[in-house]
Amino acid sequence: MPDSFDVVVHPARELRGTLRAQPSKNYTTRYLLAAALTAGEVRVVGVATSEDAGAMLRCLEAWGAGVELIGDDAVIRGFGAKPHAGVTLNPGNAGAVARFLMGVSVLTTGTRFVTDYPDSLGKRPQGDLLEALSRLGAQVSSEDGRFPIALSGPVRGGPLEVSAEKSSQYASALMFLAPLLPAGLDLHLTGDIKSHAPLRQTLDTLSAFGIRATASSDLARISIPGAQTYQASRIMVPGDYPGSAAILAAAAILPGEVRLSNLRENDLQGEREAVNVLREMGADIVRTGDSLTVRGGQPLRAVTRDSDGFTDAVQALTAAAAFAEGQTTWENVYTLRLKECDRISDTRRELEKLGFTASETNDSLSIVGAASVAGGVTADGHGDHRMIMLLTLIGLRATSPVRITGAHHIRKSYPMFFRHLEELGASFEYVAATRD
Ligand SMILES: O=C(O)C1=C[C@@H](OP(=O)(O)O)[C@@H](O)[C@H](O)C1
Ligand SMILES: C=C(OP(=O)(O)O)C(=O)O
Repeated sequence: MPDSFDVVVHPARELRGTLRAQPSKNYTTRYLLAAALTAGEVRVVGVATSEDAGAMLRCLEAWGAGVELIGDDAVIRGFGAKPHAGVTLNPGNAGAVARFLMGVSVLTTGTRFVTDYPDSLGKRPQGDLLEALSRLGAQVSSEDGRFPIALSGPVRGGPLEVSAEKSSQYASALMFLAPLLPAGLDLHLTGDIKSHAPLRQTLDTLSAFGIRATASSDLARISIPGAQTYQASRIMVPGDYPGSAAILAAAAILPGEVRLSNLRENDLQGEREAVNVLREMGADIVRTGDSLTVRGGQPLRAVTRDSDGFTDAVQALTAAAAFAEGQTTWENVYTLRLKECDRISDTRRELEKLGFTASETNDSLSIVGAASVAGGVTADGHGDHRMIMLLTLIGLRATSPVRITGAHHIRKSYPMFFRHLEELGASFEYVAATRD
């Protein structure tokens, strides 16, 4: 595959075969960071190979961590509470990576953050996290709450409010920082807390690294004592539900049979709910242990769901909704506007371009399903991996091929996406990119 490419998606008659789900994006970023915050050596088993994982590894190395890739594992030699000062970090287009590192950066007496994605990560809001760090006593400079950003500690910790209305990643960032501060953090998450699931994944990660923390059931209060040490020797990354949601949705909208392994049932990833949403739509999905088998091509019906619990699967599920009978609405998804693109307005526009009836409100996205779609158009991937997944799935069910611009951005979270679909029988052409 060329470095940058558009993809031409050919209609598929069926999808058939067995795949192993790729390693989780959200657990890879968390485990790599926590490993670097130990004062020892941690083997993170089966790490993601996505650009976001690469961005985390690059930044941790620049801060002084030892990074050795052995087969599918990363062996990290940590810097404990002492990342190097005076380093410039470039987290690429990785929101969670950027925010987690910003939180931890106040352990240093100066870290700069730049991004080579000024039109994507560069536009995403960081102000709520920067304000919280500033109230904690950190020196902060930014371009109106956006990149480039400079942060400097030291800080002591104590009680701290942080808004969790636009992203859970701000609170997660402070949770990674807290145990290494002399006074820890008593966090009060303010506003209508969004994305509870990733917050629980952060608590889960802290616990796996021996960190004590207590949280109220609604997660509004999270208390993490200071002067603790991160500790672990070996930790295994589970399978990825957000990316797998796209494979499950693809398998549901086409005839055939697809089995996807490495998806544990009791997992904290909110996008696990995609399985239930697809079932509610009428998909035939059977679980056996860590494997899910989809018998595709069943008639699907529309649903209306509060989708804040599984935002990273909304694009994939929109592909299923596109072929379901009736109007599907994803409610309570304002935060989708603050991702790699505006996943409400930009998605609505691409769906309309493809011939669907779609609509939006400030915090919801609706689509009316169709029995068939003509294709034969070029759709804009918006530099967004999850938009590319959605458009690909629609292309597989279209009558004529669909071209997706800038399809290489799939590598942000799911570098093997097209290969995996090819293994199931799909056919793609990779052509010179018409956008960055
Ligand atoms: O903590 C994390 O790893 C993530 C949290 C979520 O973001 P928000 O909390 O900004 O919705 C999610 O969409 C993102 O892909 C990863
Ligand atoms: C929004 C996403 O990631 P991030 O916020 O980490 O950039 C995503 O994976 O869909």
